[in-house]
Amino acid sequence: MESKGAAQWSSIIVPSVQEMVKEKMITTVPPRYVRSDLDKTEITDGSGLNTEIPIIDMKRLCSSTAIAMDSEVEKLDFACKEWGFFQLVNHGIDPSFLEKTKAGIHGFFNLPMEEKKKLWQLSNEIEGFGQAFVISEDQKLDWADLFFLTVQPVESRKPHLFPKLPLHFRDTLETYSAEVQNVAKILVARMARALEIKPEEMLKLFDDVDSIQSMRMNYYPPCPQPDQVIGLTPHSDSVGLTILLQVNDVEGLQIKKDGKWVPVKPLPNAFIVNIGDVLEIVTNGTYRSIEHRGVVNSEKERLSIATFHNPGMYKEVGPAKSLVQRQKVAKFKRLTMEEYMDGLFSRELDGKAYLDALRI
Ligand SMILES: O=C(O)CCC(=O)C(=O)O
Ligand SMILES: [Fe+2]
Repeated sequence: MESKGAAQWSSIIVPSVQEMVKEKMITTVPPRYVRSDLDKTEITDGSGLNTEIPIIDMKRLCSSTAIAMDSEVEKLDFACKEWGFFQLVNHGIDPSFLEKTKAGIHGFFNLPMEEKKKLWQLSNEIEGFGQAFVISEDQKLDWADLFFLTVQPVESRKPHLFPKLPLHFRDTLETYSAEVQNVAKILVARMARALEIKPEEMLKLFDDVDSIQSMRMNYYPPCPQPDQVIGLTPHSDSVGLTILLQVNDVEGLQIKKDGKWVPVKPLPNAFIVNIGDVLEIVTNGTYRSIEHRGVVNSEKERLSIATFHNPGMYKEVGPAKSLVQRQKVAKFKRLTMEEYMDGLFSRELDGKAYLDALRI
């Protein structure tokens, strides 16, 4: 990561929304957060449309019986093609450990401000407490704070961040990182099986010593005018695979399905998994990275943790060659992850615009 490009990945430092809400009795939203540009409508259960994202059973994906495994792989394949999102159940991670992780994240955002300031983003970095993709002073802002950090490979951890986390929380994140990485590797291997991509082509990207795992913890404070703001701007994840955990029981994630915003209703202890832009590229557009957003609540705070899985910084990313041979046409350009990231962080977050720019 120590390249010329890496130094340029940054986001303008913005105020903490959590602090703003805590300190002042805010009754109206400051203009910089008002999003009259966004479509706030969402579809509801009575719409007649299918609003439930598919549910995938990890135990069946790992079954020693080929019939059980393949029928679940088929469901996974359908979910990735049609929805780009699914809920993962029976993932094998101990529910009491997940509760500990959630409590740790909650406590972390509630640390005293003087402690949090030590972990704040620097002006030339994207890691730490702060925001992402803020590239101009007059850009509208999300009603949220985040904490972003690279966890794997170990050498890419920032010396001023990971070692400075509260010890018990660091240990929890270390275990969470390993458990989630293992889930990601299995999912990617099953996707390769479904698409008949040579396993080594996928493993080289997501199960190698240089594969990157990062975490984005999101804190959405309550908002007096929730309809005026957005917690998280509509975006597709610019990564390979995202494994999302809802940290408390407040809903707010919505995904774009057939042009409409559909609320996701997380099952207890399930992960919400989604295909990112890098996997859309690798699968030559067969699997789709779907736009999603976060809305906020007038009374309750909302928290989530997204764990992102990406190929190593110097790996070349492009449509899998074994797939292109069969499909006869490559739909995306090939580029290194570093080139990809340079392009990503020089833009505002804008739906799937960056992925579109990489289309051939
Ligand atoms: O808060 C959520 O549920 C969604 C988070 C998300 O989409 C992200 O961090 O990329
Ligand atoms: Fe996301």
